[in-house]
Amino acid sequence: MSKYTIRGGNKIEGRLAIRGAKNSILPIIAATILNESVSTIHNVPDISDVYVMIKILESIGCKVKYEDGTLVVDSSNISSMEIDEHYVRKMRSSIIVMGAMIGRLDYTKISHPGGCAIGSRPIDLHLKALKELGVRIEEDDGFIKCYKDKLVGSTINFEFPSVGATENTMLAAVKAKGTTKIYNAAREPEIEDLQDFLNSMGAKVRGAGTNYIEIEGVETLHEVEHTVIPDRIAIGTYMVASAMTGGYLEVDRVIIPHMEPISDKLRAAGCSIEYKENGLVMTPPKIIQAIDLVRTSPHPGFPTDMQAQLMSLMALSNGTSVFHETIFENRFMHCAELTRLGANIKYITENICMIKGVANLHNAKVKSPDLRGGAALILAALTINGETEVSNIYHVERGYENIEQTLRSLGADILKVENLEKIKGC
Ligand SMILES: CC(=O)N[C@H]1[C@@H](OP(=O)(O)OP(=O)(O)OC[C@H]2O[C@@H](n3ccc(=O)[nH]c3=O)[C@H](O)[C@@H]2O)O[C@H](CO)[C@@H](O)[C@@H]1O
Ligand SMILES: C=C(OP(=O)(O)O)C(=O)O
Repeated sequence: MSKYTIRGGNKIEGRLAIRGAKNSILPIIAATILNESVSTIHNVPDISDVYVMIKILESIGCKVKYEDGTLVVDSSNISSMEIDEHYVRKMRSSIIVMGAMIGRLDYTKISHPGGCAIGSRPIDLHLKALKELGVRIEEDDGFIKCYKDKLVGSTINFEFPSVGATENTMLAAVKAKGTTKIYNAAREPEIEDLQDFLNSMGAKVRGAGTNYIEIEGVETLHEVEHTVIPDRIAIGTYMVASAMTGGYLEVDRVIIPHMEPISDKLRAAGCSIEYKENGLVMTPPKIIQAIDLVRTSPHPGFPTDMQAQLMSLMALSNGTSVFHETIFENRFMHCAELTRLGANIKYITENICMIKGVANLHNAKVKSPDLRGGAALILAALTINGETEVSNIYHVERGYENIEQTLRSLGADILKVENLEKIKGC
């Protein structure tokens, strides 16, 4: 297994520009399936999840070229109606191709994605919405078969604003007959980015970013060129690295409103954040202030994808913080590993824990339990004198482009020890 060895103690500081958001590019790549033409996408991050999506597109007959952050997809010919189970097992979020496949074809078959380390992650809301659009669904032996008996606009009311279910519904509705109305839609910035991509290729979608999205079906789409929005979670992760190590950080290419739920908590921890045009400057806290309560919730609440990293920061705060994870039922796996590094964490319930700041963490060998949990361990290691080893880094590589090079460019002493390993993902 590949791992990072980190000798902490250096300030993480300097200037940074982050490429596109993982959670934008994955549904956007899925959306290219709808287009019987060429899609050109810029600012595509070089992460393993992108390569899994490229493999999926190639396996169904699309021609794909990915170079220097630009992805060109020619989906004029689709030669397979089925998605190989192998890819869905590698990356759970590949279920996002389901809506696009049934939008484009009369039939599709995809494996059930199952759960992953952070939770059981059912897809009942995705399937219910597709059924409401007229898709007949048969579930058999771990596979989902979708038949386009018809594809008609409908009214969908989500019980919970699921990001993936909102995206799958948008993708299926783009070419449906009539208008689809989604109530209680997810409001994440990545959904707006998907809307912008879809509209640039001729779709008629409006409302993304609010909890009501309307999609008027169209018959054809056309060539498109799009630039993916910056990754607010990756930016937030590097901001925490600077906050924990006492470094100043300047970040270019930022969409300021997207950062606010994260910036709000970093300010509460004592950071000072100044927004500039399309950028920000962060001054670290003199003493890391404990934040009484960190409760994750759908956007514009505090994102679950930053919970582990903020917990790492709170491990060195001047008091006690309570974390309440409300989105995923098993997203505290990093707690045990942070404890190995000297953090003082107590579980109150399965999804509430209390962390009391300590003066210093200490080195140990730790394992990334999942993508953001792995990032949290790297952040903790950056503060520790002596060598800390973080293994199972394939999780981290799903979502962070060259994290070791980026951190090194900001002053970290971090080395990737390579080993031949398959991309596993969750
Ligand atoms: C590729 C991508 O964009 N991933 C993001 C997306 O995941 P994802 O799209 O999987 O997240 P959802 O918003 O769908 O899931 C949130 C919660 O709803 C539950 N649920 C979801 C769908 C469903 O049909 N039934 C159901 O019960 C899930 O189990 C989970 O507990 O949003 C999450 C929440 O912001 C982020 O953490 C992930 O980084
Ligand atoms: C949970 C995450 O991603 P995914 O939905 O791709 O597993 C994440 O980005 O933190």
